[in-house]
Amino acid sequence: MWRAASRLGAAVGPGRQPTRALAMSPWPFSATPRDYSVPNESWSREMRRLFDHYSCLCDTEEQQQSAGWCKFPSYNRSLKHAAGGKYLSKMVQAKARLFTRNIEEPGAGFEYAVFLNKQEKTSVTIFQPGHLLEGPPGHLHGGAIATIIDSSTGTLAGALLGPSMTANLNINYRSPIPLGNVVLIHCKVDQTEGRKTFMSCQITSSDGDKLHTEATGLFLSINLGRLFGA
Ligand SMILES: CCCCCCCCCCCCCC(=O)SCCNC(=O)CCNC(=O)[C@H](O)C(C)(C)COP(=O)(O)OP(=O)(O)OC[C@H]1O[C@@H](n2cnc3c(N)ncnc32)[C@H](O)[C@@H]1OP(=O)(O)O
Repeated sequence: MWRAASRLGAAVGPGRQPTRALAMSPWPFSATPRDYSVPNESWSREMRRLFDHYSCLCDTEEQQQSAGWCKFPSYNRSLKHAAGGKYLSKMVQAKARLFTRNIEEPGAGFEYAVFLNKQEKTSVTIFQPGHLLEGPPGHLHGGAIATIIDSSTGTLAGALLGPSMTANLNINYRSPIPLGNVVLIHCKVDQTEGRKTFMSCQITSSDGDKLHTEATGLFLSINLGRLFGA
């Protein structure tokens, strides 16, 4: 199924302008936060093609309702997703930045966009790893692979469950990922038991032919207040 979705992507031409993003709580301050998961000058043709493909699946109300796809916006502060409240005021002056969005140079770090299908409880991340993420020469660092997996599964978990944390992540690295090569990260929910959600995930080449990584993870829904000592 994952491979079929990639092949479907190859049939859709470039040039479509996205997109309808998932409706989120409004940012409680005047400035509109910047969504980092949109094309920039560093994105390769393949990255743009895939972005157009998945955007096409979710760019109208009707399509979103029938197909269930939407693009998840990505800011450089997690709490920009929050609706406000007593914890936000404590945090807003802090220098904290989302780990995957703290490299300013376009294309140097994590270039990615997450598309969710809430009905099917799946997501696809399109990811173009930059040169500052090197591990083995010319290839992506294993920790960076774990990071993008955690972010992808975590975004799906967050969208489905609300506040949640990774309790467990198991990763099998099957083949190295060349820097600059666009890959797809397919995530799905396998099972939910109370507060626990079990997820699995595969990273493949953008045509779906090569398997790079497989992972499973456990997420636990939490009371957000606990993170701030409430
Ligand atoms: C809207 C969404 C917005 C999102 C935007 C952001 C996008 C970016 C996304 C970025 C995303 C980044 C995401 C990140 O990076 S999250 C950062 C990395 N994760 C952490 O730091 C988590 C640290 N751990 C904890 O805080 C606690 O241990 C948690 C909260 C996980 C559980 O502590 P809690 O006190 O709550 O629960 P409990 O201990 O009573 O256990 C409850 C049940 O769970 C079972 N259990 C527990 N642990 C494990 C385990 N390891 N394997 C197997 N099972 C485990 C346990 O046996 C028990 O089962 P049972 O006896 O009931 O059957």
